[in-house]
Amino acid sequence: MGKDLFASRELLTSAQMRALENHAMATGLATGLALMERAGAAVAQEIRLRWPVPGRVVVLCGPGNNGGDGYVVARLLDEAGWQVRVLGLETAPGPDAAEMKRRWRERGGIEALTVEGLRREEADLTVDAIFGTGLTRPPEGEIAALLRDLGNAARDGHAVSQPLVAVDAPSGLCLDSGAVLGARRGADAGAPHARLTVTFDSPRRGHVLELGPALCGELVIADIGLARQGRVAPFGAIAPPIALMSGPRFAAEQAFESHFGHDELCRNLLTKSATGHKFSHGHALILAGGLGQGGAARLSAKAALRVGAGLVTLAPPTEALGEHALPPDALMRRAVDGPEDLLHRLEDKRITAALLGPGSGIERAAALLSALLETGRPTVLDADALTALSRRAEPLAGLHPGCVLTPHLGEFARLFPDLAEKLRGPVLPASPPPEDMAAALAWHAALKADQAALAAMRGPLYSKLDAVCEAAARAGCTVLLKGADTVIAGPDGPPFVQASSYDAAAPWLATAGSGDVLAGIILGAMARGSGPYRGARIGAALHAAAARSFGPGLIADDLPDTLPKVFHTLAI
Ligand SMILES: NC(=O)C1=CN([C@@H]2O[C@H](COP(=O)(O)OP(=O)(O)OC[C@H]3O[C@@H](n4cnc5c(N)ncnc54)[C@H](OP(=O)(O)O)[C@@H]3O)[C@@H](O)[C@H]2O)[C@@H](O)CC1
Ligand SMILES: [K+]
Repeated sequence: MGKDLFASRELLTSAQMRALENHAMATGLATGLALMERAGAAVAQEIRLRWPVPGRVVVLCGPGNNGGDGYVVARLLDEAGWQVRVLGLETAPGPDAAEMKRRWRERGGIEALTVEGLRREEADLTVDAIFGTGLTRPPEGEIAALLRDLGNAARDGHAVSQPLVAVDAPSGLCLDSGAVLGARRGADAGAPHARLTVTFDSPRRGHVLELGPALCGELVIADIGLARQGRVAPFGAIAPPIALMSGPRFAAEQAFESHFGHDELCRNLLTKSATGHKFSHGHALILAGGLGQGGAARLSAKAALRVGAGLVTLAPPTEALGEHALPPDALMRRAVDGPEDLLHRLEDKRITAALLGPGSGIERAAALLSALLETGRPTVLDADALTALSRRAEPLAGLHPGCVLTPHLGEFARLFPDLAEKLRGPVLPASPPPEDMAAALAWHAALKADQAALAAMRGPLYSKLDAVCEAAARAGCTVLLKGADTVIAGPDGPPFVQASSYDAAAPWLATAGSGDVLAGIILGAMARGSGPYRGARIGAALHAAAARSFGPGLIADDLPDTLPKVFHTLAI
């Protein structure tokens, strides 16, 4: 963690990756053949690091350059003393892969790429070099059967039980979205689960979103010598813009900062001016709810205090003031009973940010929303405030660039139903068919109807990142979509993924009150002047880091109290 908490790196689309490779070749930086050799060598090296004793490996080579990498892996492992079988296709690949195939043929044969071939002999390791970034449609026929076989093997120990190493990606994974091409959205049937995935130069969106982390296993990002200087140029008109990502496993590998530096963020978070007073560090206002709803707002408040807001005021309706008198004692309490009262309170310009939603109750949130937005104050809208927003005739009316929306997927779907629908993609029937006759008939009918949807499911698929970018553009403010793959987009910075899905602590964040703490951290950072986009990124990073630092057994109450420990590791 430490100094790398806020380091980020590029997160590319497949098209951007191709543009980068083409640019490197066009400018004479490297030939395609050299890049392929480096890619294959990187995979072979990672294999040899993890399995130092040569064993039996079966390398599955597809029709394109991913297959070309596979032939390199086969040759290099053969040279290193491994017993190598290669399963490949008759089809003629492009010139680079053809050359690698020819070089392999000088050492060994190529059997047909079939399920039967895969099962013929036992191996200690399988290398999946069938499809990489060139996959644009769901695999069919024998290859689809083979991928299903590998997928099943990883799940229930049948068929093939050896560990699998994926070249660039587990075949079938859409590298633009993290979905499996041709499967029901969110379902991983039909794609192999790798123990290790070695990708090249930069992670792609599909490596960190949705099913990517579960299918990739350990993700290694190997440098194959693509130019880093001025690399934005070759992307030219390719939309969308470059995204950034961070996560415990990747930040340290190659910090790439384009918008703000790690040190700058840390300094702002950790230091307080010696000559300042509490108001110099901002005053955060939390619009708490009525009786019986106190806990959520107090969790947010504690987080806002821990992140360094000079003052945090909890503002429930008068009737609930007594209940909100519970700790933390560092809090101020002031009743806010309705919109007029709120407008009056916000005449105090020292209040630098506000939060509405956690435990506020939907009705109260609805009553206060317009007044709060009208003031233009930096504002975090979470939980009940998001539901209240979505129930308005014009849900996004009045939102301004100083706002941060922090929905989970359900709240996101209520606010942006069409984007959520696009994200779900075609809905396919679950498999296998039910045993009951009537249900089985219905299942088959549904499958037939869904053939068109299946055919339409071609990559690049619409991703969470696309959805959040569209949502932020539409709302005119920062949107943070919560998940193990938290996505942030907004007017003030590049789209961003907090890839906690590779972090064993991430599932512990799926606990009651965790979102209230996240909203509180963002509020605290914004009260201190971070701005909405930075506030959201600081919040996502600290939230994940606190969970990681605390470890298993975490409950939401622990998160704010773990922040000082996280700050210790950030000392600059
Ligand atoms: N470029 C470089 O410099 C470097 C690239 N590198 C490596 O190259 C990989 C990308 O290579 P790639 O573009 O050839 O794509 P790849 O993933 O091998 O598959 C494309 C082939 O599959 C076919 N195909 C697609 N879908 C299909 C389906 N459903 N069912 C059947 N076929 C299907 C498609 O055919 P088509 O769509 O034209 O019919 C095409 O023949 C990348 O992941 C990395 O590993 C590294 O060596 C570093 C240097
Ligand atoms: K692959």
